[in-house]
Amino acid sequence: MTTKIAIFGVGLIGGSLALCLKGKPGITVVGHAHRPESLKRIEERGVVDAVTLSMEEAAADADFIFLCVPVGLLEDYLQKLTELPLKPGCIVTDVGSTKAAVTACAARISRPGVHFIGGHPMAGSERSGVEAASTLLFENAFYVLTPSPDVPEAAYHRLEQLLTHTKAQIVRVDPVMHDEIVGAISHLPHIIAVALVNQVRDYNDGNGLYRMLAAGGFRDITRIASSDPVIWRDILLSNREVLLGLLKDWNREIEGFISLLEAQNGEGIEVSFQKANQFRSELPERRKGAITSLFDIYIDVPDTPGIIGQIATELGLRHINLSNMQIIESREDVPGVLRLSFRQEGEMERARAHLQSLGHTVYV
Ligand SMILES: NC(=O)C1=CN([C@@H]2O[C@H](COP(=O)(O)OP(=O)(O)OC[C@H]3O[C@@H](n4cnc5c(N)ncnc54)[C@H](O)[C@@H]3O)[C@@H](O)[C@H]2O)C=CC1
Ligand SMILES: O=C(O)C(=O)Cc1ccc(O)cc1
Repeated sequence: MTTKIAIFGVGLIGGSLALCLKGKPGITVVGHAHRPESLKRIEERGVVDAVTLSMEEAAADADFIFLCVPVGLLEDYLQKLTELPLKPGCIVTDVGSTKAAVTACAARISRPGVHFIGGHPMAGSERSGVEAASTLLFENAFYVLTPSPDVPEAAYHRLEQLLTHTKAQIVRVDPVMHDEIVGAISHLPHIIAVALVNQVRDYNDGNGLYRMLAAGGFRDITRIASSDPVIWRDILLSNREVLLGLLKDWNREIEGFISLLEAQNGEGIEVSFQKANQFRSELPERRKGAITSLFDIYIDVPDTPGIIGQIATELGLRHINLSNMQIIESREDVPGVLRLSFRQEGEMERARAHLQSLGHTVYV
C-alpha cells in the first residue's frame, strides 16, 4: 500500500518537503501547480513523482495534503479542499509562517474524518521558488506543529512520523503563542532589516558612498531583506496585531537609546550593551533557528593573482556549494583573509577538509 502525499505550492518549502519524501519506501509525491509555467518548472526540477494543474486530481486519495502557498492564500486553499472528495482519515497540514489564523479557519470549516494540523518548518532562506529547494533545508531545524485539542493523537503521530524524513526536530506549540514568539524572533527582525536597508538607500540617493561601503557586515545582517515581498507581505498582514505590539515595544527600545545619547549617559549605554551581551551568550548554540545562519570558514590567502578564482574553482569541481565569499583583509603588505560561507554544515566541513588537503590554513 502506498502513502500518497499531495503538495500544493511546490516552491522553496513545498519543493524541499517533496525532495525529503520522494523516493522513500511506499511514498508517492504529487505536486499541484496553479499555472502551466509553474508546472513546467516543477517537472524540470524533478522534485515530485507527478505534477498536475487539477486540485481534485492532486487531492484525490491523498493520505497527507501539504499546503505550501503564501500565507494569504491558505484559507482559500482550505476552503477549496472542503469542496473536494478527500480520503477518510486524510491529514491536511500547512507550512505557513503564522499559525493562529489558519488554525482558526480550519476549525471553522472542519469536517468529520479530515484532520487539520498546522505546521511551520522553521528553516528557509531569502530565496524562493522550486529552483532553491533542497533536501537538506530542514535538517536539524525546529518544525513546529500546532494541533487543536480535538485532533486525535493517532493523527498527530502519523504526521510526526512522516516528518522524520525531514530530519527536523518536531515541537508542539499553541498557535497563538507560536505567532507571538515567531513575531518577535523572525517577523520583527525582518521589518527591522527592511527598514534599515531603506534608510540607507535613502541616504545613498544623496551620496553613493553609502552603498559602496555597505559591503560585508551590513550585507550580512540585512540578508533577510532580500526575501520574497509577497511571502513577507502576507506574513506581516497575518500577524498584524502581534506585530503592532512588538513595534511599539521596539519604538520604546529606540527611544531609550535616544534618551541615553541625548543625556550622554555612557554608563547607561554600557549597561544596555552588557544586558544584551549576557542574554545573547545564553542563546542556544544550535545553528538552525528561525533565521538561518550561514556556516563560515576563514582562510589566509597569499597576495597572488587569481588565488580567489582558484579556490572557488576547486570547490566547484567537488560540487561544494559556496553561498558567499568575501575578502576581509586585503592590503599589499599583509596576506588577505577570505571568508567562505556555506548554507549547510556538511558543505562547510567538506570545503574545510579539501582546502586543508591543498595546504591552506583554515579557521572556523
Ligand atoms: N521562505 C521561507 O524561508 C519559509 C517560508 N515558509 C512559508 O512557506 C510558504 C511558502 O513559502 P516559500 O516556499 O518560501 O514560497 P515560494 O514562492 O517559493 O513558493 C510558493 C508556492 O506557492 C505557489 N502558489 C500557488 N498559488 C499561488 C498564487 N495564487 N500566487 C502565488 N503563488 C502561488 C507558487 O507557485 C509557489 O510554488 C509560505 O506560507 C511561507 O510563509 C515557512 C518557512 C520558511
Ligand atoms: O532566510 C532566513 O533566514 C529566514 O528567515 C527564513 C525563514 C523565513 C520564514 C520563516 O517562517 C522561517 C524562516
